[in-house]
Order: sequence, then C-alpha cells, then structure tokens
Amino acid sequence: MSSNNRLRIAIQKSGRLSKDCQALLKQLGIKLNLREERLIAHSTNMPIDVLRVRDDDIPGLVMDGVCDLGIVGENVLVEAQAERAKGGQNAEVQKLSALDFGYCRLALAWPQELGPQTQNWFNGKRIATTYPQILKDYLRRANIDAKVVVLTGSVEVAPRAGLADAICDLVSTGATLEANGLMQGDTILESNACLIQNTNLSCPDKLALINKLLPRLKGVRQAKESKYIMLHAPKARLSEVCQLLPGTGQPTLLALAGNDDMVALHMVSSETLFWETMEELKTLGASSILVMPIEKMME
Ligand SMILES: Nc1ncnc2c1ncn2[C@@H]1O[C@H](COP(=O)(O)OP(=O)(O)OP(=O)(O)O)[C@@H](O)[C@H]1O
Ligand SMILES: O=P(O)(O)OC[C@H]1O[C@H](OP(=O)(O)OP(=O)(O)O)[C@H](O)[C@@H]1O
Ligand SMILES: [Mg+2]
Repeated sequence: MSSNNRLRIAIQKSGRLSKDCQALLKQLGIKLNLREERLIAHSTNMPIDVLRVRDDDIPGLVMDGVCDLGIVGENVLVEAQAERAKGGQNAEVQKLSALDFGYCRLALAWPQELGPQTQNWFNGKRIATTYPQILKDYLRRANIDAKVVVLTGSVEVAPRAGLADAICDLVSTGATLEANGLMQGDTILESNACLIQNTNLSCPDKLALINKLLPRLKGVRQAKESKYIMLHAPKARLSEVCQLLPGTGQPTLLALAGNDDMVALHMVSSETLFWETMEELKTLGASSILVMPIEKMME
C-alpha cells in the first residue's frame, strides 16, 4: 500500500469517546504514535492513519470519502444524515458495528417544579437542543407543534436562562438533569458509539485491511463478555455442576493428582459467574472456583 493509500480512520480528538476509541484501536493491534496536539496520527505497524477531529465532523468526513472509517455516536450520525439529506447532499454510510461504549439517550426534559407532563404540554412551547433534525422528526411523528431552539452547548441551562421552556439533550446517568432541576421525559433516541465506513470504498488493499480488523473487533467484544472458569468438582456431581455453568461449550476435565474423587474443570463461558451460582456450585461440593478475564479470542 502506498503512503497516500493508507486506511484513514476518524475519531474524536477530545471528549467522551476519545479514550475508548484509542483503547479500541490499541486492542485491535493498531500501534499509534499519538501526540496531543497532532491532527493525524500514523500507525507504526499498519498502513493506517488516524484523524482526530470534532465528533460533529466525523459523519461528513466518512460520507465524503475523506476518511474511510469513523467512530461516532449514533446521535451525531443520525442528526448529520438528516441534515445532509435535507440539503440534498449524500448522506450514506455503511454501519459496520455498534460498539460497547458511549451509551447515552436523547431525551426530553423540563423544569422539575412543573411536575409530570404529557406530550400535549409541548404544543406552543420552545425546546432547546443540539439535535434539531432528530427532534423535529420526533415532533412531526408525535404531532406536536413546538418551536425548536438550536444551541450547540450548555443546553441544560436553557430553561433557567429563559431561552426555552424545555430541552432535548443527551442523558447518561441523569446527573446533569438533576443538577439543573430538570425532570426527564420521553427518550427520543438511544445511542452507542458505532463504527462506520464510506459506502464507495473500493480500494482492494483497504477493504482487505478492514476485513482483517473486523474479526479482531468481534474477538475483542467476545473476550470482554466471556470469562475463563476454573474449578474443582466432585466426579459424582459433575453433570449438576455443568448444568449451573453458563454457555454451551464442552468443559475440559483434568485429573487431580492424588485425588480420585475430584476433577479440575476448565471452560470458557459466554458470561460471568454470579455470586449466587458460585454459592450453588460450592453447595454441590465444588471448590477453588476461579473466574478470570480473557484478553483476546479467536474462534
Ligand atoms: N454522558 C455521556 N455518557 C456517555 N456517552 C456520552 C455522554 N454524553 C455524550 N456521549 C456520547 O459521546 C459523544 C461525544 O460527547 P462529547 O460531550 O465529548 O461531545 P462534544 O462536546 O460535542 O465534543 P466535540 O468537541 O468533539 O464536538 C456524544 O455525541 C455521545 O454519542
Ligand atoms: O446524564 P449525565 O451522566 O449527566 O450525562 C449527560 C451530559 O453528558 C454530556 O455532556 P458532557 O459531560 O460530555 O459535557 P459537554 O456538554 O461539555 O460536552 C451531555 O451533553 C450531557 O450534558
Ligand atoms: Mg461535538
């Protein structure tokens, strides 16, 4: 691959998704020379360049083919797609995978002192948001006639500042709403970070590299969800012990030196073992129960 033929991946420079994006690229085996102030980071072991930009710019960079891949919140992606479609611009991207970070929801909220409200209350009201297209789409579908006020930051202070009657903003723990005396209403969109690809990408080398990275991504996700379980179990209760273990894989059984009544059991489980299950295993006579994290997996 020539130097101008390197796979370009856009990620958020600094914000909620940056650390997770960098960690993910590292887990995929992409070594990066990241310097705080640099826009582009070149990989030292793969033909990959990482562009670090504002998250709002990522969908457009991928749609226009400036970058081949991007990691962005679905909230930003859906808003950008609606905005570009409205302007008659190309709004297509291929969504390769949802990622397990950046979970948040776009929800309506209003001053707590007003108490619970129905959808009808929003008629004639002003709603502040950074996501006007998603909000307008929701209002249209819900048949609500409200005015949308666009703010690019500090949306949560809009009602107190007299700029709006309600807001439509991102919520994760709810702490920001609480700190600003706001009550949460309907969720308009649930969002995770996701990996997107330019739909017109045709360079065989780049496509081959993506096809190498995708199984790694799957492996990283599976590894996070899986555990390696080791325990000693009485031979006589083996089938009952196995029934308690999550996952469908066959366990490995090993003899224990100097003990004919017990065997060592090893298995990869698709989920963790809860304390309750460990206590039940103990009741069946199992001992030395270990639940260990897995770093990487390949089937
Ligand atoms: N509280 C949260 N918890 C988890 N994920 C969140 C949270 N808030 C936002 N996100 C997700 O992270 C993305 C980036 O959030 P952030 O607040 O860093 O954006 P920003 O201020 O617009 O950054 P930028 O400077 O890149 O434009 C959001 O678009 C959303 O997908
Ligand atoms: O429900 P919570 O857990 O409080 O999270 C929600 C807040 O998180 C995000 O802002 P962020 O903290 O990233 O700062 P920003 O608004 O300056 O981007 C979002 O815009 C909300 O304000
Ligand atoms: Mg932004």
